[in-house]
Amino acid sequence: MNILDKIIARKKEEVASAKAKKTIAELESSFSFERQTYALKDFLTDPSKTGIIAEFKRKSPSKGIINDKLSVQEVTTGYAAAGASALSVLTDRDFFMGHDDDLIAARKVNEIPILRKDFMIDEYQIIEAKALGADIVLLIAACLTPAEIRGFAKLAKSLGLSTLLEVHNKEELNRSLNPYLDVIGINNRNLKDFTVSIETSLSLAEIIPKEFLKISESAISNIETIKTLKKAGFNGFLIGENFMKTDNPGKAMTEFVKGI
Ligand SMILES: O=P(O)(O)OC[C@@H](O)[C@@H](O)c1c[nH]c2ccccc12
Repeated sequence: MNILDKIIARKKEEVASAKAKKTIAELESSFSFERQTYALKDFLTDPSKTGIIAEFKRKSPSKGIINDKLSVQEVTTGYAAAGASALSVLTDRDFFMGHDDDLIAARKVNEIPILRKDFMIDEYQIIEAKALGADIVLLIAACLTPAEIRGFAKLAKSLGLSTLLEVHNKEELNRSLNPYLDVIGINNRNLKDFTVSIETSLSLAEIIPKEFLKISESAISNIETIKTLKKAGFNGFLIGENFMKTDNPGKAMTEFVKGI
């Protein structure tokens, strides 16, 4: 079993127990269902922002503990002050040391879109994302069928949520596009074996249809890479570790974006 299979197997158990604890009707009665969500594409194309989706990530299966000392409030407000177009908050507990409460806490103190970074395998989690205060859900093509991607993206849209579709190769891209999507993320990290290459983004950029915005995800640690990706037409950049590994991620991002 590769790591992605392990995560998905565990996720199925978690979703079953979450459903047993809270009904969909209860989720829908939460305060967050009232709020006006922020659209990812609007913030990615806002010239006063950096295009960076900055991630709060304590730990990952590939790197182990990255930083478990800082609060989600201080990190995410630091990112927003540094010009983040959006925030990414991990809610997976077992593999990333994240928590639903991290998203709730980030929502209270930020006014930019927030991505619920998790492994979505059930419609329940999309509704839960809305209840937690998220604006964006991640759909990972490597662990979903085209029909699931379409159905989940349609549901997300009906809730006012943006969808970030994550692909890692041409085959995933070609089978997963549908009219409910507007932003495509190319993950430079292979979730099955953790190998990373920026080439993954560069080679797939050309075959993404023009109507979609493009984001490059993972393993971005220098400004030259951002410049190269921008030239290739990328509108956004998902960055976690490069900032999280420091004592002050917001400050690290402020320094980083000076070079853009
Ligand atoms: O920390 P990095 O290398 O900058 O990567 C951030 C982000 O792209 C990565 O955390 C990520 C991309 N896709 C995912 C899917 C699930 C969990 C995590 C991820």
